[in-house]
Amino acid sequence: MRAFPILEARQIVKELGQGEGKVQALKGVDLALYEGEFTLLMGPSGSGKTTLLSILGCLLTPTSGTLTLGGESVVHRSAEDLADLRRRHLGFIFQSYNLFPTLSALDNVRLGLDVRGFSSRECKERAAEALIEVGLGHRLKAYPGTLSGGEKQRVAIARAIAPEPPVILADEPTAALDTENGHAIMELLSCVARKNGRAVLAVTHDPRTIPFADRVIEIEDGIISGERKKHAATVIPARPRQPQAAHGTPAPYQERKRQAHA
Ligand SMILES: Nc1ncnc2c1ncn2[C@@H]1O[C@H](COP(=O)(O)OP(=O)(O)OP(=O)(O)O)[C@@H](O)[C@H]1O
Repeated sequence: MRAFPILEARQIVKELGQGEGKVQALKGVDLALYEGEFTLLMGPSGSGKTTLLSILGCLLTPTSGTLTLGGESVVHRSAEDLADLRRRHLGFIFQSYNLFPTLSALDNVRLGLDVRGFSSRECKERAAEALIEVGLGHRLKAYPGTLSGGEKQRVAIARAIAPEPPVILADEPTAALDTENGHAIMELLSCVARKNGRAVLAVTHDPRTIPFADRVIEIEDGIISGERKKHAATVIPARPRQPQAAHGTPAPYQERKRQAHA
């Protein structure tokens, strides 16, 4: 399962602000996401979580360092190229759901497929399938205003998974939910990662979510300070990455997909 990362960031540095207010929000971050894994990114306020998530989501350009997504390099790309990479490789889930209040659950999910060029029939079918997958098959026609917080987040998850991106990035997906709904959403994200080999990364402050994750990556003051794996009792300190031997270089994602389907 861990043959090669779907997303890999190496030595990411990000400076924010200007002049005396300039801050090095990220100070050389290495992070890899693997298919089928649900990873949490945790750290204190101001540690760089949002900045890192924005860079991994191709919404912010690093000051230095490299990022590859599905085997494609993400650095030095035009805004148009980045938008295309996001559409093909990434799904986003937000704390505040970001649903259109005047559209039904089905149409909220359809909209994300429309912009990716799926046919009208395919949009409808895929949207319904995604909503069924998140347990909302009975609420296809419901409007966001009639849904609970947990149901709204399920619609947002359906919208993220419907185009079948290999990577899902979630920003505090349970922050607006009570404990029960928060746990249900974390359980769902864990299933989403396992199904079809997606890589799911969620930023969270909530330690109660840890049991649902395969990996917990800890960030402090712009540096990855540790990684905890499922069932591991102790934090494994982050170590500098060793240069990769040529024979060990992983096949790019698209190439691997082609081989898998050959
Ligand atoms: N536009 C900006 N200009 C200058 N500094 C910034 C800017 N945005 C963020 N920072 C600083 O960069 C650092 C990392 O911020 P970031 O928002 O990534 O942290 P965070 O871990 O997501 O925090 P929180 O959990 O509070 O959302 C902080 O010190 C923050 O003050």
